[in-house]
Amino acid sequence: MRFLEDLDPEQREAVTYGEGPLLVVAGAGSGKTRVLTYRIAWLLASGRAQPHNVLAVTFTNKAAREMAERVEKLLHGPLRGGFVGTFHRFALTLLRQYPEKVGLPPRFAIADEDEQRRLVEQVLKELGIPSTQLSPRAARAAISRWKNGSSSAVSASELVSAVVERYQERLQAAGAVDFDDMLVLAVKLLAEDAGLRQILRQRFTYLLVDEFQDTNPVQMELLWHLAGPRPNLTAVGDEDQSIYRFRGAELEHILRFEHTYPGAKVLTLGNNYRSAEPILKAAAAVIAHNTRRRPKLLRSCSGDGEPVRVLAAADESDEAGLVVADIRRERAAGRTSIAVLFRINALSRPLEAELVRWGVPYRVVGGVRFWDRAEVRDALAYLRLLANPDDELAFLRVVNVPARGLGAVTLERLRQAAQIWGCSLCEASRRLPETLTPRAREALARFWELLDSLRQQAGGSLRELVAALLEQSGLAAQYDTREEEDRARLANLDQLVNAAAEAEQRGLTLPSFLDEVALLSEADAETAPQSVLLSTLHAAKGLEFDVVYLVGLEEGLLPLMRGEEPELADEEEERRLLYVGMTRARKKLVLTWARSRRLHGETRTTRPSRFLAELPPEVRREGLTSPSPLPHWEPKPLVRPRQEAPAPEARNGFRPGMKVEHPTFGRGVVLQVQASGAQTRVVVFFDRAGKKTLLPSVAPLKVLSAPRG
Ligand SMILES: Nc1ncnc2c1ncn2[C@@H]1O[C@H](COP(=O)(O)OP(=O)(O)OP(=O)(O)O)[C@@H](O)[C@H]1O
Ligand SMILES: [Mg+2]
Repeated sequence: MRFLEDLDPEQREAVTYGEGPLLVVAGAGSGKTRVLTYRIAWLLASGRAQPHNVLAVTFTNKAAREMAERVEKLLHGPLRGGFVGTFHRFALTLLRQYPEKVGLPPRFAIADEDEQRRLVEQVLKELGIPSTQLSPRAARAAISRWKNGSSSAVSASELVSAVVERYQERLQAAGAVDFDDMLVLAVKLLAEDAGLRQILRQRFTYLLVDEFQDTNPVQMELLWHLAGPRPNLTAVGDEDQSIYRFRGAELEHILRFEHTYPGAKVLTLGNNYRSAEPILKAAAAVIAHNTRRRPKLLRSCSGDGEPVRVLAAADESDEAGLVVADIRRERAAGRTSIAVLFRINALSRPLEAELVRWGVPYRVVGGVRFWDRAEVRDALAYLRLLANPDDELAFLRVVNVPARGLGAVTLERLRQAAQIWGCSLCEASRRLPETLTPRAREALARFWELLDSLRQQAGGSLRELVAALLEQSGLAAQYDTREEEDRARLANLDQLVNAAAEAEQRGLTLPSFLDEVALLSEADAETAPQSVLLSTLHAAKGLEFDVVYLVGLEEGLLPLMRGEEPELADEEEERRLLYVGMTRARKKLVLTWARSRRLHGETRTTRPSRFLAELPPEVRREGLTSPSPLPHWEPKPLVRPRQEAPAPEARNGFRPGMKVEHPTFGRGVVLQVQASGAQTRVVVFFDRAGKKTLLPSVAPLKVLSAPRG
């Protein structure tokens, strides 16, 4: 097994460890994920396991794909039959096999974020709970905590219990599960069915879990049922990187591993292969302030590198300017593996505006993803109805998209009919109750006819089915090719056809394609190499980049405060988030903060994060010494934003690159000036509101500054 030579002695010991529970706790970048990958390869190559004996759990689908690919490379062959995926994917696979055992309909639906939100709002309304008492957001969080069995939620208030109960009833009536249910029901399935447990234990003789520090109690229970008390379970993790407490992750699972699995072997890895020495030293100095951890030392194996820098900016747009100017220098020098990380999504706006302004390609993780866009969700809801005509949530989403005059009154009458007939809402709508207006009955009849006729085509190609759907449903025709925003929507629908074609090539059917889409998690980055990645700290876990910028290092943002001062446990979690962010960097790390920041429509004077004071003295501190912004180097745009054909010069006084201000949307940058007849339209990217197309003759736009040069 030549591949064992790619490992250091500590890693090799972990990879070739024999039977029984094994925990590898080690710092960031020490090769934990590599150990897991090589261990799978070693188990297979040494004949200890067949592919179908392996169950490996990772945090994202992307990580799973990478792991499977690497194992196949090491073994020079395909890994057929083994399971490498997320906890959710595993749970869903089980539920799809045995839905009836947990009381689910054969083709149960998966409620997406949007549908969960709508359900919660409906439940709060039904129970007459005003949002001042329990906001929809808080209710959803409470439901999730309750389902995930986190200890803090066990004593949920009566109010929350009532909401949870009603929400669950509604979900069940709609024949759907939400994301949390997948795990909870899989646990229920295994807990109640000893025979199935037996079968699975005989099949999966080796279990491997990455990012073990972020397992929640439900996932621990799933492992327990799958593996029994003395399993061949290999868990790798780092308690310093536990950052999902809000989803029920418990540090105890890693800190008490030997307790849960008596006789477990605990190994550690001491070399860091990712980060240059100054980065590692700075990260270690910060995390040393946490108390709930096993102290560890990491030796850097990647040489000296540049010193870590802290930059102070005047405000958020100055900060974005500094960061993007530096990014452009790095890209000019040939570095393309670059990420900008932040605590909350709202911080990405000014950065996006600045990247757009200079024509730097970027992608956003954890923002509005392709699969969450409304037009894509609409098309998917149609597909779900094709796969399962009783998918009530999908029905409610698209019965009136495009508009067919089927409004709230029709739906209310359908609900009544369903109740009288004792059937599902979808079924009632197919029976066309007499209580509806003739127009509504006609529209509903045509709706189901359309689905029937599409279903006839469902046997054939997935790609053609999606294309036919977009055409015949009128989904595509809703959009006007002359409108910028509509063109983007149409492009997304085209993308969906491409995705279907690609899925078809991989042998997926309509139901498995829909499952796949439902499982894509927010942490799964859309891949576009060479572009700058903008991501929350949470979604950056496990990844690495040559250059990393951490922005918004201010009190209130990191540590994040919602209202009152955080208690100590939260401060430690926030420090771990910073540690995760810092340790993503291979060669260069820059931390920034702004003296004032406009956020959620309010401008505030800020203080630097308390964590900055924990950095070692050799970290370089630069930037403002006086409150007034110093002029800084500002490059000329290399790539000018896209322009319409005839003239780049001023039209109505507007030019691409200009900074403008709008009374409602705030500040922004002109991307494009379009002239059609006497009308001039200006496309502006606003810091807060995103991209808008405006008519300057109607919308008052104030010019703040023109681009230099
Ligand atoms: N023995 C080794 N020789 C050379 N490179 C290595 C070795 N071990 C790991 N690496 C490299 O170091 C980097 C970090 O490894 P890996 O991602 O497995 O670390 P990790 O412990 O999982 O990190 P994290 O805690 O961030 O998840 C990767 O680029 C990996 O390929
Ligand atoms: Mg890892």
